[in-house]
Amino acid sequence: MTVPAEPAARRALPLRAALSLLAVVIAAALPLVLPLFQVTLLVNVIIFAIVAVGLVLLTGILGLTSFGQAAFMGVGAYTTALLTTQAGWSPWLTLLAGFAVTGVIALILGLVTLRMQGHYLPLATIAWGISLYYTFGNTPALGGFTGLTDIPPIGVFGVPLTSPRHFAYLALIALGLTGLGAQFLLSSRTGRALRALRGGPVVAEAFGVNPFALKVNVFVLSALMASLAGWLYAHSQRFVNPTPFSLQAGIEALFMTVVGGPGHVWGALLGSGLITALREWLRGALPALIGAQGNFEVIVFGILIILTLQFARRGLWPLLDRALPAPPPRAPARAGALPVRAKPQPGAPLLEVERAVKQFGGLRAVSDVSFSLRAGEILGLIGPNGAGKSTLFNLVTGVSPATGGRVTLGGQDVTRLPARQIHRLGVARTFQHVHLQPDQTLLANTMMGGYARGRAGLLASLLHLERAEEAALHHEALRQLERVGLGPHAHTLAGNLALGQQRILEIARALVADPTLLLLDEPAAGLRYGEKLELITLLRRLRDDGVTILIVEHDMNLVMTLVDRLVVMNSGEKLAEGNPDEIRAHPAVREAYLGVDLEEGAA
Ligand SMILES: Nc1ncnc2c1ncn2[C@@H]1O[C@H](COP(=O)(O)OP(=O)(O)OP(=O)(O)O)[C@@H](O)[C@H]1O
Repeated sequence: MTVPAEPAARRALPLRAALSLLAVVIAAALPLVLPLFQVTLLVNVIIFAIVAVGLVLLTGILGLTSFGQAAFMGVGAYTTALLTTQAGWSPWLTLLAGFAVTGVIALILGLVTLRMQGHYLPLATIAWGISLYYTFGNTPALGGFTGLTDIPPIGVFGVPLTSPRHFAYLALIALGLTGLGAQFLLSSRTGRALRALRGGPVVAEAFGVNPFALKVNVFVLSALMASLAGWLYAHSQRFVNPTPFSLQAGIEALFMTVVGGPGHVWGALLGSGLITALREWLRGALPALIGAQGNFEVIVFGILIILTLQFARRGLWPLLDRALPAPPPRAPARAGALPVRAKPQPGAPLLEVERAVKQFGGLRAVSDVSFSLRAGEILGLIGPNGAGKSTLFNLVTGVSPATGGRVTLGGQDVTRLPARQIHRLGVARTFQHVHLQPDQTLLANTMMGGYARGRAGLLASLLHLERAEEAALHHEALRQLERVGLGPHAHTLAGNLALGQQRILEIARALVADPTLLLLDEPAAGLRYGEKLELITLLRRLRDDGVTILIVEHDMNLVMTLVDRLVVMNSGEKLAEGNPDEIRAHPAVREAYLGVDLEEGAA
């Protein structure tokens, strides 16, 4: 198969490592060399960068827009302010208390709002952002709109961090840990699931992800990051009032993320630094230029938001990142093998569809269709456009539940099971319309298929404790890429592949799940003649390895050459069933396929 060559990346590692090291050295030197006022600004940049890292996960990767992160910052800030000033708690203890309070509030808000679709979710975040702001301002115990003062400094080994120069190091460590955790998370199985989920729940769920649970987890995690930022803010300012936690601050935090590059952890730092510096400069420069006092910088920010959304939707970080050589591929670490699923005996009943019905309003897309599939078979599902093939696929895979009838898999009734549970029983699929991450490598896309074979949760991913599991998945993904003929291009971006090859990549992704039953939706669309022959060879080899295949395909030559049996659908109903010779000779099928050559095979 022809795929664009991978960029050479030999020099990339030393250069990228050197630049990262330089960034760390500069960050460590800044609190010592900058004037005190600018060190205070630097602390603010770091604090908002922590909030922005949370937004990278929530908005940049997962695609959930939140205007309310500053309110979570306020929860962390007020919790520590209240408990340190009124109850004499240690700030270290109140950090944990802030996490607990923020976690509970975020969990409740997440459970209520994250089921909302489209623009309703951002509107909901505005609503609770405003509510929390007024809760801070209208609660006498929190000092109303005046706030709470005399917050004690944080002590490290008994030394109080009263100087901004010292405090900056604590903030830098907090940012470093948050950023590192987020990077680990993004390159883990959870990160891959987040990216898949951004494209809609169907793909993510087809590989075993629970979309709602994952969304809630990441929502809470990003709120905890904001809470950490609020804790730092309270102890750097030594007083709190509602203003820095308002809706406007929430919008600014989102703006920092968007400007910096919403899909990149480094973008959070870049955006926070740029916006904070710009705000300070404009606050001084604009009144002098205009000759009147006012918050003119807010107007400039509004214009900048529009320009960024218009001309640099992916933010500024990708522009810098692109100027550097691409990072070199990671060599897979030594790893043990993943557990392999026991395959049913060839010939044993595997899939049983009994009188399946799917009704869309007045349309009966699938009407009383029954067929069975035995282990080790390749069954073709064919029919003219609109016959109901994809709908039937969706019933079998749990994407949309049947209106009537029964589907059993290995004797187990799966008619009402969600897609993620059916997948865990050994069903993997490809899609009629390719669903891949074009900006991720073939390897990363393929590893997504092994989501259900991994165990590492959000915390293990954050702390990078899933190395052994990742290494095993890495090896397995490479093995499956080799198996489908894409091995040499494992580190190419999926978006660089031709559409036909992207379909083959989807097969590799499905194979990483170690399926018993593989469902292929038009896998040959877009392939050239030679590639179709390779596909036939591949699918036969898979069958010989114990994988049972159900294939929807419009290429009659390929289907007739490949399959053991066929089910033909027309207008939602089963028209015929039999081996290729029987189907070719079937009068009703010949009529439905008027004009199509059913006589010849591809090989
Ligand atoms: N979500 C839906 N809501 C309403 N109607 C639907 C929905 N999904 C499919 N249909 C309708 O059900 C019928 C069967 O569609 P389906 O996509 O299953 O056919 P198909 O055999 O896969 O066709 P093709 O080969 O063109 O992909 C069509 O009339 C289609 O418009």
